[in-house]
Amino acid sequence: MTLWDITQAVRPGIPVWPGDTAYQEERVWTLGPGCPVNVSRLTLSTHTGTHADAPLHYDAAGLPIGAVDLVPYLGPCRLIDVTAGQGPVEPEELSGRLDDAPPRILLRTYRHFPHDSWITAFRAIDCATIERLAAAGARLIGVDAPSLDPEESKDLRAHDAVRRNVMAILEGLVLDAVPEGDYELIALPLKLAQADAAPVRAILRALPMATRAGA
Ligand SMILES: Nc1ccccc1C(=O)C[C@H](N)C(=O)O
Ligand SMILES: [Zn+2]
Ligand SMILES: [Zn+2]
Repeated sequence: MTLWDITQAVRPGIPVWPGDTAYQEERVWTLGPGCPVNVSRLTLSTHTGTHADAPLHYDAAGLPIGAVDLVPYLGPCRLIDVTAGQGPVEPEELSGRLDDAPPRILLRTYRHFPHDSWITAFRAIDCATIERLAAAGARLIGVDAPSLDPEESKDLRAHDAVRRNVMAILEGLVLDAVPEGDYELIALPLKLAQADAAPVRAILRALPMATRAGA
């Protein structure tokens, strides 16, 4: 069974949102003559690397990530390549590509994921595209970009469309190596009880034959 690991490696130096917390590992206990273990302390933003936003991130009354329904993060999905476009991803770029789509849509905007650099001008998702996906039954949208909205956005229109349509969000996915098509998505957020987002280990695998047409 082929697995595609679509998760960024979380390591010191991983690019983070401008001004956000840099990822840090500190060794608190070190394995040696007087100590049987290595134990570290992590310091990181909840939006580090490949992660799931909680509704709390963009809605003061929204659920924290530890309380969200897990169903959107596990099951059939469709990976769609939109690298041919420029600027915010528009609904027209999905024309003819949502027929019988599963309820999870992953959009690839990078030909080569920028593992070691911060790209300010990443491709955001137009809120009309969120509405189009919701109308097609999508319960989750996943992107390789670090946000659904542009870096300088203050009104977060794409996140607000997600909020209104009660969808789940994955950001920072690494989709370069995966051919377009339908897969099983497994990307469960850490159960951080009060947090606004959480890292995920996101993978794709071939759909079992029986569910090729299912949702
Ligand atoms: N760390 C931040 C600090 C301020 C504003 C945005 C961010 C983000 O990380 C964007 C986030 N990933 C998002 O869900 O859009
Ligand atoms: Zn985020
Ligand atoms: Zn977001």
